[in-house]
Amino acid sequence: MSPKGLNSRGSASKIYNERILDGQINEAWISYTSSATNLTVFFTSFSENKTSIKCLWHEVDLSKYFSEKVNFGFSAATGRRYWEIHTIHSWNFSSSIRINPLYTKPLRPEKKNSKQLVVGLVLGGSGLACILVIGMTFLWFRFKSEGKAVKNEENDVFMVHYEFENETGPKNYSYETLSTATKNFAESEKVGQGGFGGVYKGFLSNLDSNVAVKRISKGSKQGIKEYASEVKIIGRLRHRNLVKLIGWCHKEKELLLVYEFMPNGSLGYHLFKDNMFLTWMTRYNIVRGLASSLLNLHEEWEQCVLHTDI
Ligand SMILES: Nc1ncnc2c1ncn2[C@@H]1O[C@H](COP(=O)(O)OP(=O)(O)OP(=O)(O)O)[C@@H](O)[C@H]1O
Repeated sequence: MSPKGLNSRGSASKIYNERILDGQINEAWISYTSSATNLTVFFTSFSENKTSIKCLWHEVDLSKYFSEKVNFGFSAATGRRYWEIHTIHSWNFSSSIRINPLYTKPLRPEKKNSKQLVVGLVLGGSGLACILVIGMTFLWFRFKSEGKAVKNEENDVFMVHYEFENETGPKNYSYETLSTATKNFAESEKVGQGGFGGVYKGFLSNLDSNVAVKRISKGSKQGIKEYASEVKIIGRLRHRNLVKLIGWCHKEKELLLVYEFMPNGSLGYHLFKDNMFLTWMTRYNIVRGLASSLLNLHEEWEQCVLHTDI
């Protein structure tokens, strides 16, 4: 509790002029009447070997200065001119205070505060709970719809699986077969990198020939769709200038496409390689070949296929 003093300076100030330097014991009574807001101090002093009682009083509303509960103590000062020792021999305190409604005033804001605190906590708590519920619901729906999307893509792939089971087109290879063929997708066997993943050279003993295995990146959602359509549509295409799709594999999240191997690499390699000289006749034949295969894709096949990435 921080100490407080009451300074009644101004019209209420009174100076006590009696000497207390004779080594005699003085007595004092301090009383305060809250109803009359009267602070009175009685003090015994000595003059001509006679005890006299002096009285000081002051009208003051202490409730304005002190809170409901206060601690009492003593402090004294002698001023600069005297070296004195003052001793308190005994003291007593009594109070007849009854809690006046006025005194409870300061408590009201506290009650209000605690009420506000409770209301705030309830509102804040329920707000937080609402946000949590909405957030969880949102996450749950998102999770469900993402799960559905992935399932739909998986279904596409399984549809492909089903459609090709009885056809004479691309074969379904096991992952182990393709992994063995490419030496477990060794870097040394990698012949190129496309938009959807790496391409590896492999050897398939049942065909007794080299193949190119395109490994679709695991993280590529677009790759799964591409894979499904590539197997579905391109698997049926036949043209001398189109690389033949000879197999495929789908295991969990691994997607693999098996093509006939082009030992001379890509057309881009031959067109843009340094110091590569292509005669006009070669270039003319390349353009003719391209046009022929595009015509086949766009108009001659039972289903129109647009390449869009030449
Ligand atoms: N059948 C193949 N035989 C030999 N090399 C191939 C074969 N297919 C692809 N490659 C090599 O792998 C590289 C990447 O081929 P891929 O088809 O994946 O990518 P791309 O040509 O950029 O096509 P996309 O943009 O559709 O991914 C080619 O540039 C080529 O060097």
